[in-house]
Amino acid sequence: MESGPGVAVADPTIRQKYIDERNKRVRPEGLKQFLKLADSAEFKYLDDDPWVDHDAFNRATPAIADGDDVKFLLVGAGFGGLLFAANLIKAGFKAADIRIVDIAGGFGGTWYWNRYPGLMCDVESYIYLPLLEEMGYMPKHRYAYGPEIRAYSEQIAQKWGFADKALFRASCRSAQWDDAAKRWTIDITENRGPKEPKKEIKVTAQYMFIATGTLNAPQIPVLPGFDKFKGQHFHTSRWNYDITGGSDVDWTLEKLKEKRVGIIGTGATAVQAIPQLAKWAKHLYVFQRTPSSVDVRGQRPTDPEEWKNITSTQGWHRTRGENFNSQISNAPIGENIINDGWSRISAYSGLIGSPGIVTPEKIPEHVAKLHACDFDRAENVRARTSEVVKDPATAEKLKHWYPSWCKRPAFHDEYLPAFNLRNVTLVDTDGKGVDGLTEDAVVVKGTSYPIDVLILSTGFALRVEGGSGSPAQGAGVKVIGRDGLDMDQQWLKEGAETLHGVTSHGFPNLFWPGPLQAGVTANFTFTLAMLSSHIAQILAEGERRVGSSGKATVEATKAAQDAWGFEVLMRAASLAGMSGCTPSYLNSEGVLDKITDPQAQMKMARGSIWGEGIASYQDVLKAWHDEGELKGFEIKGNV
Ligand SMILES: NC(=O)C1=CN([C@@H]2O[C@H](COP(=O)(O)OP(=O)(O)OC[C@H]3O[C@@H](n4cnc5c(N)ncnc54)[C@H](OP(=O)(O)O)[C@@H]3O)[C@@H](O)[C@H]2O)C=CC1
Repeated sequence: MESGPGVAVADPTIRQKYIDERNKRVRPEGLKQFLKLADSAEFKYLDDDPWVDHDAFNRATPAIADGDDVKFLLVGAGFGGLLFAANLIKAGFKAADIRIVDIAGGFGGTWYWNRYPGLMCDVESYIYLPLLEEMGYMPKHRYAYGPEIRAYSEQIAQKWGFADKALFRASCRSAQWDDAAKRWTIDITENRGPKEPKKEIKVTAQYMFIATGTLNAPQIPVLPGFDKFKGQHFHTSRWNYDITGGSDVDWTLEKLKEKRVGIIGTGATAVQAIPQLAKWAKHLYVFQRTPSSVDVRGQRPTDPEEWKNITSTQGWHRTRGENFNSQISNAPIGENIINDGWSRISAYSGLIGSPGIVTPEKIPEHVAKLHACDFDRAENVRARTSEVVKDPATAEKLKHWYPSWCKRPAFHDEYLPAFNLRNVTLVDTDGKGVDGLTEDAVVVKGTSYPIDVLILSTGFALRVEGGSGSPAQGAGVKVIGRDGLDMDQQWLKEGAETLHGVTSHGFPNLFWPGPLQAGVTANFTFTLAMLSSHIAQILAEGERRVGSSGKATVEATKAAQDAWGFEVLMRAASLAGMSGCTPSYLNSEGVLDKITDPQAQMKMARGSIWGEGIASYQDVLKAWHDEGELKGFEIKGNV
């Protein structure tokens, strides 16, 4: 029997299957299997915002003008930006001092761009929606749909008084630290739509935040023959309702009634969109490379009585979030109060870490434990697939063969039943992906599947080929710190180097919300809330000490940053189960497994997330705040 790193399940047959299925999927070209979109005219539409009303924006007074000097400049108006702004205000800063820049035409980030039919959040809305206590808001459903989340994002901005402080349609291109002025000089390009030229704006800011999210750049695989395809096509993150019919708030896809539709990809997005497509398409072909694990959703409207109970104690939102984190970190705090599919995946700790420090010699034992705690869940999900999907051959193909931490799990009540419909065909590519396209078909293993519309549910680039993984790279901003230090070059050379995962030495007054070298959980909002509050408190205390002259600088010391890197490194072995995972964006399509040089491995481990789990990370930050010394930061002011 073959052995593989990170594979040690109790059942040797399953263990072998995991290894075999993974090996089918490892592609020598790694990240090169995806297009460089900047070079591709075919996908230029991904740069366009289909939802924006340019004329209305062009008539309005912009929130930022060329030459402005602002106190806080936040790049990103998604949950990261919203939470940064709200937490700055909670910490005593004024909404009037905040400005936000976002390439989108509104608040919401991923919930602004993604408007595909079926869009929802599979993390319970009661913990996922930010600031629920302060907002006094009751989500409509246990799992919120996209339109509600987008509207809620706008409501947050209104309630906290910064709705008119955002410059939308604007991309931040570069930011340079001016050590004499104690300011970031930031170049922004405002896109004023097809009828007007773009506008270049230069602003200065005392503090800058990069909160552009992690999965925001649509990814398209290299598909031989794409240039010959004569049908219509689009990526899920720019859903084209002109082609399908319906709208972002009305998922009546009546234009598909007479159309043969193909969808490539079966990740979390496709799992939500496929049931909607299945309702309308004349025929739907689902092209699958790797099945998602799809467990029960259990969607229901929020019961106001239950809501009263959930919200009866102050601090419930955080407590509920912590309970969720503890369950999926395999360190439950009491009973599982959410008790849904997500919260029962204790083996997700393989990805997000768990309490305790794993020493190198204990790695095999640690990974074996992870597999053991995943095994029943994985078997149950596979058994459910057989129960729901009537055709046994199709059911087999829909079963996932990898541990739960290797790929993001999915939850849906209508996804698997869709494969019982006569107008839906699963085309499994046996881990290889589609061969390519002809002028009217998708080709898999030599068979052509004729289609009129192709939907690319092929995900997002978390890391690009040769990229540094820095916040600057993620945001597409050239960041130059003190003494000309280029953030991307620095991270390429040294790997991730931060204090607490939120700031780096050499880049004063610049912050971001992890995830590298920070604690993370599957509920992104929790992490963003925690980190933005952490940073806001640092700045409030920093200004309390040196005064709000407008010249205060807050910078991590090199020594503190190095010490933090060491602490991260000490905890990285908890994440050893990721080695040998089936390829996905989580392991840069398997590229990370190919790193064998010990120094490079060390750099990667030092730049990983906080392997001891989010609760441990929270404890460390709490103890740090309790000391009240802002240890590791150099605070200067009034110069
Ligand atoms: N909170 C929520 O409810 C939701 C969250 N999300 C977030 O967004 C993330 C991204 O999800 P998603 O948009 O689905 O992207 P994913 O990266 O998860 O999925 C991309 C899909 O495209 C497939 N694919 C890529 N290239 C090819 C090819 N050449 N041939 C065939 N198939 C191919 C992949 O196969 P393979 O697996 O083999 O690589 C995979 O199934 C999620 O992991 C999650 O974090 C998304 C939706 C809902």
